[in-house]
Amino acid sequence: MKLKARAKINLTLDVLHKRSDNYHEIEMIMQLVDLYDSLEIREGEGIEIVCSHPFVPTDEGNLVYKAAKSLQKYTGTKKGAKITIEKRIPVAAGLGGGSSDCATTLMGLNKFWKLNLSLEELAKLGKELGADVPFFIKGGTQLAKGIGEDLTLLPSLPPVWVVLAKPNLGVSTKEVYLGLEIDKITKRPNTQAMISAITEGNIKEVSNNLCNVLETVTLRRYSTVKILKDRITQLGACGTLMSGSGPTVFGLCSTYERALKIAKSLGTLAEEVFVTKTTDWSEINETN
Ligand SMILES: C[C@](O)(CO)[C@H](O)COP(=O)(O)OP(=O)(O)OC[C@H]1O[C@@H](n2ccc(N)nc2=O)[C@H](O)[C@@H]1O
Ligand SMILES: Nc1ncnc2c1ncn2[C@@H]1O[C@H](COP(=O)(O)OP(=O)(O)OP(=O)(O)O)[C@@H](O)[C@H]1O
Repeated sequence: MKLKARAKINLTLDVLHKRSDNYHEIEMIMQLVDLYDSLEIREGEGIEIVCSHPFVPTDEGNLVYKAAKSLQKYTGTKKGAKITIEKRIPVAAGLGGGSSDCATTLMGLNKFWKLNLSLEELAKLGKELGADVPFFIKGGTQLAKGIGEDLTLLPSLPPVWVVLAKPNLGVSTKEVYLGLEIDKITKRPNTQAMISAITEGNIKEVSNNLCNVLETVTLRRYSTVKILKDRITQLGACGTLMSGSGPTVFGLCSTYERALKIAKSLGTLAEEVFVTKTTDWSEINETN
């Protein structure tokens, strides 16, 4: 079984307060994009992970391994699997790559092992493995509250071109949340305005309402991210924002030509650049 595990961007991200469990109560709008890791599930003894990316573990630290183990524990199945991950989504980049691999594995093995769990059950198991995981069970465009698990599906955004640019640094999500001074945030997203813009399919208004409070931490710590963001704006993107905890910055573009021009003009500012599109693909996508 071959599967696509797509990345996400955050169109808005607001942090409301710190919780007693050390997580933060957030309100954000997440959007699936068409950049993906490829997963292949084959029959196997136990759980075996194959991945050649230097920063991705193949032991119990891998979120794909954790997903498989969690399903075995929950259902009691003794079945095994060999899962090969071909990484394309940059790692520790704010694009939710590991979370998407995790969610896709939950959905894939549910079929492969004929477990018949509901999407709600899969999302519940996913939440224990990472706050972003439940989003990837349904994908599309969603409002996320709580720690990210309380989801409301929004109308799909009309497909819009996206330039994703990751500078040569990795960012720890935990460190970014730890560095946030909530009482000093001056600019917060207008989530309702963003929902209206999405509902109307008004990309100009979507672009005007892009806002992520975690930029206050990452852009201050890493000037490259700020320079990259300003450059993408100068080059003519309709709107730009840092995704998640960063350091990836995205630019929304009205044409493919503009997106490509921006991608080709970033030079050494970005280590990895992709031109992709927003997508509302919401089902498990088997390519085989
Ligand atoms: C930044 C985002 O990617 C935006 O989509 C998410 O909020 C982070 O989601 P994630 O990487 O799946 O998060 P997890 O792997 O569950 O948590 C990583 C760390 O981020 C912090 N964390 C995460 C989510 C949240 N609502 N509050 C937090 O404080 C916690 O310190 C946690 O230890
Ligand atoms: N399948 C996986 N793919 C990528 N990273 C993984 C995977 N499994 C475990 N990891 C570990 O998780 C860490 C974070 O990876 P990931 O790429 O998901 O971060 P991220 O893009 O910042 O995610 P988010 O946007 O959810 O914060 C990596 O440093 C890596 O060691």
